[in-house]
Amino acid sequence: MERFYLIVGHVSQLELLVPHGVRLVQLRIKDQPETEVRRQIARARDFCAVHGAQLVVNDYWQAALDLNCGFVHLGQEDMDNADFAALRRKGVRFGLSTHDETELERALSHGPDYVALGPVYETLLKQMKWATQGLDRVRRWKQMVADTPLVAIGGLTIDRLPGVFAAGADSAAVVTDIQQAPDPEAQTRDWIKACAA
Ligand SMILES: Cc1ncc(COP(=O)(O)OP(=O)(O)O)c(N)n1
Ligand SMILES: Cc1nc(C(=O)O)sc1CCOP(=O)(O)O
Ligand SMILES: [Mg+2]
Repeated sequence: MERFYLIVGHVSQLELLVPHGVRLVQLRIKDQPETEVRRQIARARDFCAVHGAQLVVNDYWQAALDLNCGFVHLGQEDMDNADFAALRRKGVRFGLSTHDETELERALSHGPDYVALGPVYETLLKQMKWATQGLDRVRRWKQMVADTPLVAIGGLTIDRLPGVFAAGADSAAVVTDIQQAPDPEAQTRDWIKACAA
């Protein structure tokens, strides 16, 4: 699995950052009408195809199916009404969020293409009911998921990457440390270098 996993909130950010060498990018749109969501997903799909990046559509699994996207990310609530059989029929891969062992058991029962664990560190992006997981929990998750790739998410920065990978994460997902950087394009390049090290 790609070690660097970029998450963006708008297709324009994806178009700005993917050309710097991003190979795995999630489009995580919130609070937009469905027509706008679908417009952005279609644009992101085409842009990623040209640039050799894998697009992951967050939440909108039906739109991903309709628009022939190959990968979705679902949280525990998203999973409640997701049609996993339809995703499988169309060969759409999926990653699933987990925050505790009950959620992990549920996620693994679906045979996901990756499991995400968060928030590893405190995140500024959204209110979370979960305490920070810490690196011991990343280690434990890696033992439990075995061959399923593990994505670490939440409060990640370049300085934190060596610890996260050493603890067993296969991939590091990030929003704020790139979005809020003075130069997001340079920060993306630095993340790519740090993830390759
Ligand atoms: C890689 C990755 N991990 C976790 C999440 C969070 O998904 P979810 O819990 O559904 O929350 P929202 O992102 O939808 O607010 C994610 N998007 N990506
Ligand atoms: C979207 C999301 N989901 C999380 C989870 O734990 O499931 S943490 C998170 C936010 C990640 O953003 P940042 O890199 O800005 O902390
Ligand atoms: Mg979600």
